[in-house]
Amino acid sequence: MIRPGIPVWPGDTHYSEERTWALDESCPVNVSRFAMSTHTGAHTDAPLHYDAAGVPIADVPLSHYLGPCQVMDVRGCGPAVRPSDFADRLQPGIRRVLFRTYDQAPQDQWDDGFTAVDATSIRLLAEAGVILVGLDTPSLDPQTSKTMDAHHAVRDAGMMILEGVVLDNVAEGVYELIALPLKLANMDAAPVRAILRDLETIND
Ligand SMILES: Nc1ccccc1C(=O)C[C@H](N)C(=O)O
Ligand SMILES: [Zn+2]
Ligand SMILES: [Zn+2]
Repeated sequence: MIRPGIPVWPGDTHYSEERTWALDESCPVNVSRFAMSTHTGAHTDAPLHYDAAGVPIADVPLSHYLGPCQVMDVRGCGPAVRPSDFADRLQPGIRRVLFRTYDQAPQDQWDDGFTAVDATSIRLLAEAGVILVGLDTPSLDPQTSKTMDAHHAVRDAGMMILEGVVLDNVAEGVYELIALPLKLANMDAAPVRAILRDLETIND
């Protein structure tokens, strides 16, 4: 949940909120404003985040964020998800993949040692036809990365990214993903409300 105290990248803007108008005898409404980093909680990076010539989030295709999605449990995989951690389980034809790396994704403190995704894994996914890759940590690349290899592999393949998606109670399997970014002009990323629907209950 996005709330004061949600962890953010070291040095980045913490979430804050403020009431602009408050309900009382003379005011019929509550209205608020908030400030936060574009990379707070569950979010998606625009190519502009890591490429000066990349498109902003308002211009990314939405089809990537909607449709069948395989959740893979790779807990215990080490510092980065490698092909050997998941390749034999990848469902043929699947176009969206989310990796679960945490028992419980930290919601109160920043974790310097979060799990990243190796660029070789991104290339394997791209070759398999995957157009969206996501995970429950703050970044595809390690916190100390200066080269952003996984991000650039994503861009080279025309894929999209989800980061900070909480998967604590999600079992492995294929679901329908719905995780659309807000259409924010000029922005390098945007929050998403990420949900996974059980395929059997999709017509409810
Ligand atoms: N918020 C930041 C502030 C400064 C530097 C990086 C970030 C990031 O979030 C980068 C991260 N690698 C990301 O994939 O979104
Ligand atoms: Zn990000
Ligand atoms: Zn990122």
